[in-house]
Amino acid sequence: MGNKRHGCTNAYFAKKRREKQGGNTSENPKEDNRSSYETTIRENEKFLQYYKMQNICPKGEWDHFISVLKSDLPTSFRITASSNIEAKSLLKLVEGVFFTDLLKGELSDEQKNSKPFCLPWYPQRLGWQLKITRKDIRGSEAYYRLHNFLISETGNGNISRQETVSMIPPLLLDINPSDKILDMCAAPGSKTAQLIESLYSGSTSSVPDGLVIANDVHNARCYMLVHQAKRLNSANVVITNHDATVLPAMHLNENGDSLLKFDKILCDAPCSGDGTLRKNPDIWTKWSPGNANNLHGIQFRILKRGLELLNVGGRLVYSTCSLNPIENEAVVQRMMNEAKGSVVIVDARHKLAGLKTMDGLSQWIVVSKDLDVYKSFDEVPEKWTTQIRPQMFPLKDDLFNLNKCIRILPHHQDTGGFFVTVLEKTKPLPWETALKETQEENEKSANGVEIKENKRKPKKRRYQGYKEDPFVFLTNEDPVWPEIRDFYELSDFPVHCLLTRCSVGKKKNIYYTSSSIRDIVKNNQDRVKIINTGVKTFVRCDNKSMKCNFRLAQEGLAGISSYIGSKRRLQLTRDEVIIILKNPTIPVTDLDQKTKDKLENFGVGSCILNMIDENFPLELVGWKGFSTLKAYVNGECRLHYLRLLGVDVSQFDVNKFKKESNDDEPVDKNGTFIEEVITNNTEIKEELVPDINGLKEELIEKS
Ligand SMILES: C[S@@+](CC[C@H](N)C(=O)[O-])C[C@H]1O[C@@H](n2cnc3c(N)ncnc32)[C@H](O)[C@@H]1O
Repeated sequence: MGNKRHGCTNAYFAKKRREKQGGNTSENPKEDNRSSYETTIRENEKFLQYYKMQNICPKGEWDHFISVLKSDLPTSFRITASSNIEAKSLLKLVEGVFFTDLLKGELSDEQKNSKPFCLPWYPQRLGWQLKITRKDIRGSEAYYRLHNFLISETGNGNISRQETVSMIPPLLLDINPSDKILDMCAAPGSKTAQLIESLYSGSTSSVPDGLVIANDVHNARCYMLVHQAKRLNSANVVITNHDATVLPAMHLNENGDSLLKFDKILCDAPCSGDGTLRKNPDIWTKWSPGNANNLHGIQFRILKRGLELLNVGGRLVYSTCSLNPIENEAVVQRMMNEAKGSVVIVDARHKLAGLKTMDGLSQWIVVSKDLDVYKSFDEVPEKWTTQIRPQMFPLKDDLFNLNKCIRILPHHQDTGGFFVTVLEKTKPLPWETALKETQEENEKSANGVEIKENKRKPKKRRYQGYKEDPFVFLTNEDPVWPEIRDFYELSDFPVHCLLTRCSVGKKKNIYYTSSSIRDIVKNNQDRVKIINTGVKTFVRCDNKSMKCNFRLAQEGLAGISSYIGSKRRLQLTRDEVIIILKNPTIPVTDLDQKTKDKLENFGVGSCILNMIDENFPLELVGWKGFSTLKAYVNGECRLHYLRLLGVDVSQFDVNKFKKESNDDEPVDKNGTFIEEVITNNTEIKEELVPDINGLKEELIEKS
């Protein structure tokens, strides 16, 4: 995974969401009237009756459970784990600067009790929870530096603000860098991001062998996945848009005689979401026991398809943010019953040391939406038999060790409610074996004529949403390849892993994927709707002074850097990198003599700036002008690296509470520059900057 992308659209999504909800769209905190949640009535008599009957909470804890459910959710976040060195440096900064700072400020008694704490079960101390809500952080001056920091580092993928319990499922998948992973219901993608990070965190290669396919049935929500994946700059991800209950097995080659099976699958199913009542209080008014009954069927079908796509020996995690056994244990029990011993429930609690959990239920009640309780399917009146299914009832004995399922109750750790189960496939599912036998018989009876399931003509599918541009992979014969290859001295580079999104006309961006992702995209474009893949690696810049029409993109640098020769590399000292990051452009004359010497015969154009530091290897895309050098990265990225290099960047922190009164204060040249790039941080601007600068430089030097 490359250096993370810099450009935040979180605010955009939040604004759109508020617009849709008819709420305030203002970015000014003083005008912010997000009070609708405060006025939501957090009561529902049926909810209380139902869960009392379900016995999901120990009797003496009921009142505590309900009072916590009615309160707002605290903030939690995790530091991106894909690059160990960066994660460690950021952690040092979080613990050493922001939290210490925070506790030094003028705090109310309540705020003093809100000391951040590290989630004991999250690896490498990278998961954190604060005893304050997001609203508190947004609305209090004492937290403005932390708030700015979280927003800036979230935008460029170094931090993810994620609900504590939602961090659990990916951890239980035990991911290795070579794993083929499927995220069946992935949007908006916080767990997908964790899956991608896990692929990289154990890998010694900048492009691991494994892959992540992130899928969601809702076309619009798939673009949230695109946003998530882009923050992480991974060449190992594909985003697909398909109904997970009938997700086709992907072809690994052109003949379609080799199908992709996954080593790890996350099935984070659509659910009634009553575990998220603290975050989404409007669920209080909408809640009905009928919702769970209506979801049970689709949850089961998604889980079943997941197990079909799983390798024998592979692991699947089924999770929901619902407290309801009909969506949880009943789904798992039904699946275990059909799997007939080919799947086992794994006890994974030891992976969550320090987290208080409850055992899965082995007995529960089944009710209609009017809260009438039925002990067996025979008692269910006909009018409810489409909603209540026989498989929803608990078996008399717990034949499948449902107690190994994991429940998390909100009041135990001040979190949301959650359900998670780890399943392992120990042999083919009974119907997979039967299918294989029928297939073999068909083959025999056809007397040598091969009839293969996967060779049948696929049904024509109607796709929703935009028609995506094609994914066109480059070949050695592509007209743009020789100039790129020669300019960057790319040796042994897998050119067939580069792709564009246009089949005719000038190529603008060139993306890079791992070779397994390339095979999947090439062989399945007609069968599954592929929304996005690849990390931006080369960008057309048409600068006449450069001998190649494509510059490097910071996003894709980590993936291809090892292939690039020495001609376009510059070794810089730590101090030089700091100066370059602090300034928009610097004259070559300001650099060390060694660098000046090297730059004498260094052609104009895109290059790699390598910082010489064993403990913190840093690579940036740079631009060598006629007599200047600059880092070709945006403002957030500059701030990030300056922070990691120990530079105090507090001068760039905008205190929105004081902003109006400070408007007249002069800001130094660097401050203005960085702030400008952050606030106007658009791709278009980034694309334009070098050309304008190149042009300016050319003019200045010519005159
Ligand atoms: C609980 S959310 C997933 C949250 C996500 N895993 C995360 O951590 O950000 C459930 C998702 O399932 C999707 N979904 C619903 N039905 C689906 C189906 N039949 N196939 C695939 N996805 C589905 C919804 O669009 C929704 O995005």
